[in-house]
Amino acid sequence: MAESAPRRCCLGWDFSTQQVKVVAVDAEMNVFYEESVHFDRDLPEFGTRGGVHVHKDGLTVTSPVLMWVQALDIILEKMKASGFDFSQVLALSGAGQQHGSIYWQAGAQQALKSLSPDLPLHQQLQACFSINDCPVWMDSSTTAQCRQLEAAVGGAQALSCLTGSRAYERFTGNQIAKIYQQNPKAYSHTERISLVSSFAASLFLGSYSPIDYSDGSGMNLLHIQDKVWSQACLGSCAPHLEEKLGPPVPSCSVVGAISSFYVQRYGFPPGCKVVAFTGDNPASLAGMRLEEGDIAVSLGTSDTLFLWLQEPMPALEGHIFCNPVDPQHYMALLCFKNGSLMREKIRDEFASCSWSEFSKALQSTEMGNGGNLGFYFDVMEITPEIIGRHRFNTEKRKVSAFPGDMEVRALIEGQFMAKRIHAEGLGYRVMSKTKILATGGASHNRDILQVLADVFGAPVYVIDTANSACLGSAYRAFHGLAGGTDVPFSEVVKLAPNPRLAATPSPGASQVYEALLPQFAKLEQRILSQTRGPPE
Ligand SMILES: Nc1ncnc2c1ncn2[C@@H]1O[C@H](COP(=O)(O)OP(=O)(O)O)[C@@H](O)[C@H]1O
Ligand SMILES: O=C(CO)[C@@H](O)[C@H](O)COP(=O)(O)O
Repeated sequence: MAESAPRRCCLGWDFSTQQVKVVAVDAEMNVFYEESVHFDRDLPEFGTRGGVHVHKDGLTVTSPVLMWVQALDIILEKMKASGFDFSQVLALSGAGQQHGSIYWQAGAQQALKSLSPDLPLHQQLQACFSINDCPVWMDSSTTAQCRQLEAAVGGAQALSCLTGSRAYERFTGNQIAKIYQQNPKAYSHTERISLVSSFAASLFLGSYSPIDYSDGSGMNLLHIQDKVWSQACLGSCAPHLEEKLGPPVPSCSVVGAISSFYVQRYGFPPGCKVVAFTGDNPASLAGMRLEEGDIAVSLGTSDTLFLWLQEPMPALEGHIFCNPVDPQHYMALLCFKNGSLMREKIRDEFASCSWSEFSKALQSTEMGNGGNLGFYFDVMEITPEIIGRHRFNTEKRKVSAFPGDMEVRALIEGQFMAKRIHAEGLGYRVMSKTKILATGGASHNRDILQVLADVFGAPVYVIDTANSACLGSAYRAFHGLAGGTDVPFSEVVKLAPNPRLAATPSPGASQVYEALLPQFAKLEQRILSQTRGPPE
């Protein structure tokens, strides 16, 4: 894929759930290089499925830290083998799956600072971590710590007003609290705690990178308006936490120059700048150049929906993060855990393991599925907290199965109706000028995008790469290079190609879904009240 002619560029990285990816973007904002390493496929010795290990309790979910380090070694070697000209890289930035945490052992900073260019990173960093299996965003084992944190700050809404979210199991503060409570020795041996994003930045810097405001908002620890760690939250989670986290920084900060390891081993220029890494969803917001009024829908391992916000409106559902490209503003995010992996399961069960059969099922069934509705949550969902598969026929009676094609449509329509209902719960309204920007692996599928356009009654646009987090990271690297907060992000990326129209609502779609959406919302409430049991 690489081009031989030298091209000044920025690199954008993404350390996501299932893979590490990189894109190179030139000064005219064209993507001219893409590469990836897939954890399950390319690093089978770690035995992950979907990039993670689900533990016996069904709640604890971790990924091996050395798998991420080795993936970086492999992708850099692939780039080198393809003739990629590292000497042209002006700056780099990156993204990471949100909320995951990495525990650097005492002495690790020294190891990072003295990397030898003769050995790959994973051979040199083996002894650097006090926890080898890092909790990731799919973990839901910290309910007790969530309740403790909420109680410590005066309740769920108070925590949300402070940090942008009520306590969520996957949020890093609660994960750190669990590690401190269950493994105090490992906690006390930890000199630094990184997010996946700041961990990846640290690998490039050869020293600890700070956490940026935007990804830092996914920890239940950052005061999102004052942009400092909340002492009340830190104190409730674990001792000496402030020094282990280091001070947070604006997302567009240049955090240093690339480590000499990369200069000597790969030929990066010594002045290549590292711009703070951020969360994959904030990076996608940058990659899609989201504007106020647009909705972004990311269909990756998780499904997420996010919006640009002027003012934070913290609530009991959803999250408010600091905006990654404009420090005065915010973004709202909803996360749905049963995204691509759930779609893959239904594809394998009802569409012969083939995306083209899956598409045929969508094409051969009608909008609204004849009133047959489904909820598919093989793992405990985040939005809303429901587990299991729940199907309802036209009369809204519970049934145990649908015919195969109907099952596929019920899944996709259900996933998008839930997104619309919960986005409206945050105050969002679909308007005549609404644009939906879709990204993530499943945005390659035109038939899935058609259902998205129909359910929302709005056109769906895509950008040329489904890797919007990588693209946004490269754009953010240009932004940092140009001066960060002093320069509007939109000015830096004005040459970037515009999103392309991928689907428009079918005639009659709005009548079908205006009728179905309230029925779907009612069924969701019914399942919730049945699964939650009587109030205590
Ligand atoms: N044609 C397709 N139709 C639907 N889903 C697809 C298609 N191609 C890839 N995917 C989905 O994309 C997912 C990976 O998306 P991606 O955004 O790369 O994930 P992540 O960034 O979380 O690692 C896969 O798990 C797969 O289910
Ligand atoms: O938990 C969240 C957002 O709050 C997830 O969206 C993670 O950030 C994982 O991202 P993907 O790997 O699915 O893109």
